Amino acid sequence: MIEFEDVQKSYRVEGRDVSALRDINLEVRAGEVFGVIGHSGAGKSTLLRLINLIERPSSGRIRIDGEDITDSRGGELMALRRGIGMIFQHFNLLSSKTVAENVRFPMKLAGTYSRDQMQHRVDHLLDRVGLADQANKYPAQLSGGQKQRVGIARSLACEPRILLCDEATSALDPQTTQSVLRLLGDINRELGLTIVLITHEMDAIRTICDRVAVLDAGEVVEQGTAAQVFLHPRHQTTQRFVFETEHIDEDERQEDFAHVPGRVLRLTFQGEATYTPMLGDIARRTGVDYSILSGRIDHIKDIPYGQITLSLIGGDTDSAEQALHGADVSVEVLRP
Ligand SMILES: Nc1ncnc2c1ncn2[C@@H]1O[C@H](COP(=O)(O)OP(=O)(O)OP(=O)(O)O)[C@@H](O)[C@H]1O
Repeated sequence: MIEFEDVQKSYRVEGRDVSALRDINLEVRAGEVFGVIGHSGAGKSTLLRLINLIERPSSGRIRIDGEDITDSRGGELMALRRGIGMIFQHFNLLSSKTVAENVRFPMKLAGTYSRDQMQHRVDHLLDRVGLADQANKYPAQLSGGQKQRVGIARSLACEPRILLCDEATSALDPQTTQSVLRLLGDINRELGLTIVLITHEMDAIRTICDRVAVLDAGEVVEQGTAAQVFLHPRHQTTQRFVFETEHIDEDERQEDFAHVPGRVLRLTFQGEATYTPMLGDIARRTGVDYSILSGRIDHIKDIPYGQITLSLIGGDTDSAEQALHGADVSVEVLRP
């Protein structure tokens, strides 16, 4: 588990203190994929770099598995960093070394692996990320997705317990992003590795994160399970991220509703409820008519969800709304 307790971080810029993070209290549970989302400058990279102490907090404490690491130095700091892998937006591979040499490199630096062990791990890791046949190529000969797979293999070389992902898919196209995220999700499950991922893309959060924190101007403005935060965003910043990824234009939507009669509701179904046919039944029982204004069924990590916006017209709309509440559906009234 990674804990941030009352962490503040400011940088000294031209004789002035510039605050990058304020009052950060977070808990990343062992074995989960934890996402941190925020706009540029929100403090995501700073937060990530505090975990392996590339940056040190100005105040507050950071603990890993109960051990206070805040003041670690020397050999202790080196051991801490060996237990934490990292992957980067621009991959940070050594261009003069082959794929295999890149993956071997951290083990050579650690000095705790024999030649045979290193070779065995390089083969195993390249096989795991699907690049067994690329071992002797140079980074320049690979696609972006392949480079990030090398980055992932390298980050796992010294058997870390934590993996930090710094905008790891931001330089990749959507399809490659999904395959790299799936690989990270599989590795998280197989190795029980704790993953902390920073991103400005809600889709990355939706695809693999268990829980998420939203950073805005150096503060955590919202946190919870990925499903809670994605389906019921409370803070304006979170809502903007969700609307962006769903391609929803709030003004346009309000205008659309203006042309529709009746009570406008947004229903959110999760898990089993997603596939339960209930709308027709409730409409029949309460005599309401409904028209669907928009809808989608998708997944947040492995959990199916459905979200539809509909208008209820005529009949007993109060009873229909109540019946929906009672049917394990979250109901938001967009227009009474
Ligand atoms: N080394 C540094 N020296 C001075 N100021 C810094 C330094 N690193 C970050 N900052 C400042 O701290 C704030 C947070 O930056 P940070 O890079 O952590 O945000 P971010 O959310 O990761 O943004 P981006 O997505 O653009 O990388 C910004 O105001 C930034 O200018």
